[in-house]
Amino acid sequence: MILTLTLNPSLDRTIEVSSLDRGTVIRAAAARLDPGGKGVNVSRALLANDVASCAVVPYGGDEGRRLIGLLSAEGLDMVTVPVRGATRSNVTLAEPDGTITKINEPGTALSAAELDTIAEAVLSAAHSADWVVASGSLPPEVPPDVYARLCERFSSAGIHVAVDTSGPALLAALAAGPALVKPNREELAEATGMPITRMGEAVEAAEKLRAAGARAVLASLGADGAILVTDGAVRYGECGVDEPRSTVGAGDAMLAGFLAAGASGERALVEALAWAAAAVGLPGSRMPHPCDIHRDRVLLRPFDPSMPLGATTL
Ligand SMILES: Nc1ncnc2c1ncn2[C@@H]1O[C@H](COP(=O)(O)OP(=O)(O)O)[C@@H](O)[C@H]1O
Ligand SMILES: O=P(O)(O)OC[C@H]1O[C@](O)(COP(=O)(O)O)[C@@H](O)[C@@H]1O
Repeated sequence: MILTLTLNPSLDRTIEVSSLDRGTVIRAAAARLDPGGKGVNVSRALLANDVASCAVVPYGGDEGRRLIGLLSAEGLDMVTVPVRGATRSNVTLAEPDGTITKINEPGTALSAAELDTIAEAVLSAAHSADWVVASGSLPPEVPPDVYARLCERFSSAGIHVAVDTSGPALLAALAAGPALVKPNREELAEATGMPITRMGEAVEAAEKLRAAGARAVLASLGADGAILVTDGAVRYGECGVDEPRSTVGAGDAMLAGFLAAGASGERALVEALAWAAAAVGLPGSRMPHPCDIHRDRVLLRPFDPSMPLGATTL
């Protein structure tokens, strides 16, 4: 079983606009609402593919109740923790050429007592977990070492921990020795202070994260695919998408596919790339079902350090 923790979940509103003209009234062509947050999406993708998962989800206010309603309607196995502050809403503005602009709210602070209750919920749900996934940004005032402390606790109990976050929370988590981290290109650059313009730099940055404590690094590189850097091996692959619809949630689908396939080696990388590409072909942050996933489209290639990486995509 894969347990996910999302300290800062969201309602994800995707609004399709014909163009983005600042300072004008923009009439949207369409809009959709999805449940969101990184760990929540990992659990949704696992559920869609019949892989056992449970999501720990703090929620508050009308938005929080709506979130839980949407997740219940999907049939997600959850441990919900009521908190005082309202759950945030994140907005994606999607243009016809595939450009997306994301506005992520900070979320509302969690008190020390609320954090303790959430930690207890994670600890009691983790008894049957093989993996704990700590994913997404931290709400305001949450100590940056919160994922690091979880990581220490679970690693000593023999439960693998995967971390997908950014900024100080990622740096603190590295020092606690997570089994896996899943940075995107921006997070790799931010965590290492390196510009990432070529594949060789992405691998070098991933090795720095390993030197800082992560055992394996699955670094997602937008349309350029992903690298898996582990002890003694660098693997690279990509997967084309016929008609990209939305990259929101692609990284979460990638992490879910990787864990579902056993979290190591080529097979897990193929699965990760196939699930991520499938998510890119779906609107909003819809998670792929088996019928959306095409493993035969994944190409694993020898890694070429001089390969230039395309423009950063969100
Ligand atoms: N435009 C795209 N075309 C094909 N695959 C994509 C595209 N954008 C993202 N992906 C796939 O989704 C994965 C995750 O996307 P990325 O933007 O790197 O991460 P995140 O969603 O976490 O920011 C990529 O590694 C890649 O496999
Ligand atoms: O916690 P953060 O970093 O603000 O990200 C939250 C957002 O990321 C998502 O989980 C999507 O993540 P990815 O595009 O990285 O897979 C959205 O559902 C959510 O709105």
